[in-house]
Amino acid sequence: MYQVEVKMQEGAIVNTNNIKLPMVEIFETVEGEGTGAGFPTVFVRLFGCNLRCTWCDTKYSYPPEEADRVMTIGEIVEEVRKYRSTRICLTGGEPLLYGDKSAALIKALLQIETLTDLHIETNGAIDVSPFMDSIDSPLVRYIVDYKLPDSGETDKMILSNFAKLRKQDELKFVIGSDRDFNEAVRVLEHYSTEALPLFSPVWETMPPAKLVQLMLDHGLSHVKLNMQLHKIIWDPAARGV
Ligand SMILES: Nc1nc2[nH]cc(C(=O)O)c2c(=O)[nH]1
Ligand code: SF4
Ligand SMILES: [Mg+2]
Repeated sequence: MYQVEVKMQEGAIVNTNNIKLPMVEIFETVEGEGTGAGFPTVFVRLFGCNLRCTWCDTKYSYPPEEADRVMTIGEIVEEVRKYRSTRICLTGGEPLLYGDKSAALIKALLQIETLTDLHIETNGAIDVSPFMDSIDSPLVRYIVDYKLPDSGETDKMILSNFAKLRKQDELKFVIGSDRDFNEAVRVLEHYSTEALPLFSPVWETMPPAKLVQLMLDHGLSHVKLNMQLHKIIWDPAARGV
């Protein structure tokens, strides 16, 4: 069996074949979002989430659905290695839900020699500090959501994440309405961050042309429109793309 050992925060060396994580899917496609959009990327989708956003498009990644299988970190790395893409998107669900186990997975994936980028799609309700402090690699980037009122999860947001993020990181606002847009503008004015702000329309309720017009009307030169390419290329409800 494939052996991957990682050093944990306390300095202990851990054999990752003893660490298991509930999985939804591993697949290769092009990244649909953010600065990596359009690049071939391997997606590693973990099962489980601590939020329940009203407009969630991955409801199959938490109960009452079930994990597709439980995999050891060694098995996950072995499967990712079968693909040729040098970029990885770690997503969910919420991929940082499992604390030290999530960190061990990230460290194990970083051992893939051909890796050029590992970005983590996290929901804004997990403190990224322990991960940033214990994982020291220029290849790791954090894509952090800020959940706006339409999501129903705004009160769970950890605002201290804003100041932690660096210029290679991204701060994503999924915008479903005028109310969401106004709140995103307010939040960006109040909390400073070095991360690139992304405005992404909720597929069902916010026409992209309307979001663009709002961005232009408000002179948001520092904000990037984030279209989900995978929903344009494939059926918006398709899985594994
Ligand atoms: N192509 C593609 N790009 C994505 N970017 C983020 C995704 C996600 O589900 O987190 C995703 C996804 O599911 N597919
Ligand atoms: S954080 Fe992501 S996976 Fe979890 S409920 Fe919200 S949109 Fe869905
Ligand atoms: Mg996501």
